[in-house]
Amino acid sequence: MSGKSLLLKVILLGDGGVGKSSLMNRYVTNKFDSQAFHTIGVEFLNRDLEVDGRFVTLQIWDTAGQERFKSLRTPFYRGADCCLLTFSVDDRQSFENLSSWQKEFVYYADVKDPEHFPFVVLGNKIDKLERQVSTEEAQAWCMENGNYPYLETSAKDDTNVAVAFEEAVRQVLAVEEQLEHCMLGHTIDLHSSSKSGSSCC
Ligand SMILES: Nc1nc2c(ncn2[C@@H]2O[C@H](COP(=O)(O)OP(=O)(O)OP(=O)(O)O)[C@@H](O)[C@H]2O)c(=O)[nH]1
Ligand SMILES: [Mg+2]
Repeated sequence: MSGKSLLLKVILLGDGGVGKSSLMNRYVTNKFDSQAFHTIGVEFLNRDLEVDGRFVTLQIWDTAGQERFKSLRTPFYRGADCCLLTFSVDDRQSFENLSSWQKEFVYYADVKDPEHFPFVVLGNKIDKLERQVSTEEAQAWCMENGNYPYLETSAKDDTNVAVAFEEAVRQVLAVEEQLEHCMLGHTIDLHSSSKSGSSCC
């Protein structure tokens, strides 16, 4: 366990109106606004947390989902440690657009190894009674597109919101640990004549 705080940048992407700002505000300020305005460009808020003994400052970047704001949001994708792909369970189109959000992120963040990048998928507004996307369907999409964790949230009722951001941190830490493990493997490999230890990267 390290006492040093780690700064992690996570970015919320998804169609306009799915609840990205509401999720960030619920998590950081514990408030919910039923008349929230659309975001223009990007905004960010920080929250400190501890996950599995690691102290983390989470820098949450909330982006404008409306198409007309694309050029304002994309410059902020670079350097993100995790991407939260968000849709609303009562809006089928927002679910069908997840692939384009994923592609937009990979392109503008210039992700070198998309297969190993930590994405987390959030199905928000589960407090709503009329759903257009089932849990099973969303889970299937996550399995097929990179085995991403899937969480169902409600910013309104504060369901799974903290769990979702903690999962984002866990995903980043897991990738980091894997990299450290690989580097250690290579160090050992360099100092020994055996080729074992270079298998994970
Ligand atoms: N019932 C319900 N409404 C929600 C929930 N989350 C957000 N909303 C409402 O949905 C609307 C849109 O929420 P926002 O958080 O502004 O959506 P956004 O994804 O940030 O939208 P853009 O900024 O345009 O990209 C607002 O009226 C919110 O009050 C939720 O979990 N349940
Ligand atoms: Mg917003």
